[in-house]
Amino acid sequence: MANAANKRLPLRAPLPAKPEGFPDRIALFLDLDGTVLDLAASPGAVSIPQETIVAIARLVSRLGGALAVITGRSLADVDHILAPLRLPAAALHGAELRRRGGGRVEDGGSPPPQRLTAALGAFVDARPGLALEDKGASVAVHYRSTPEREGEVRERVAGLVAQLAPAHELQPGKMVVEVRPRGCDKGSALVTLMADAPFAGRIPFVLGDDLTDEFAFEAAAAYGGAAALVGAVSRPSAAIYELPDPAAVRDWLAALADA
Ligand SMILES: O=P(O)(O)OC[C@H]1O[C@H](O[C@H]2O[C@H](CO)[C@@H](O)[C@H](O)[C@H]2O)[C@H](O)[C@@H](O)[C@@H]1O
Repeated sequence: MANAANKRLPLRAPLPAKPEGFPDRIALFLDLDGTVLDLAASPGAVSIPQETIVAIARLVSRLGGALAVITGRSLADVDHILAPLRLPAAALHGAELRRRGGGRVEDGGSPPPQRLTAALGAFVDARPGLALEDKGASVAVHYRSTPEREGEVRERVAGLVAQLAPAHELQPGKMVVEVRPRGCDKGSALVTLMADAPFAGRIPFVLGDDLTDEFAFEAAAAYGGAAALVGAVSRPSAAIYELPDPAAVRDWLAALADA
């Protein structure tokens, strides 16, 4: 009989120190916030240890370039956070894409209508503690400093999107409700990246922590790949592995870089 703890926290295996096929047959896809980065009070308050930058750079080399970021952040944010690295990346849930490090950027989604952004701005301005993050093709309402507003935020953003932005859809995340171009998700982003060198023909391995990452977890599984869910998460997930927190992710990356 399954015990209560098992029902609360689905069993996933600890992430192996070295995925089978590393480094020649693996492509590594990394989420940022809550995975490589500790969560912080606001989007601009995150930081990454220099040794993690060094480990990622070494992994890029060992993987023949087959390491990409898949994130809800903008590409400008990704490059700022990971400087001086310029990695392949699917940013804004895939609405901004860079297939090769330092290569051309492809835009896959239009910004939401200005009247939506304006309406969200007015909503946020009237409620201390909320914050609007305008990322271009995607916009987010953060409620980390006023978690009691979660229901109100979700309801209002959903209503405004339904009314004003038919080409966009909701993406809930950690203390945030995002609006992203319809059809742009981390699963389709992974598929797009996997179509080209240096990813094509490799087995995707994804690390992520949030609901948005489930799209990438499922896409990776369809290629025979795998995923690791970061954090003590009690919801069902397509990830078969787990790691306790971003610090463990950073340790794992450092060890893998030298494996
Ligand atoms: O896909 P990710 O790389 O995980 O990015 C998801 C969102 O991350 C950021 O918001 C989250 O992290 C913030 C800093 O730790 C935190 O304050 C916020 O509560 C989290 O939701 C980012 O601001 C968003 O644009 C990303 O979509």
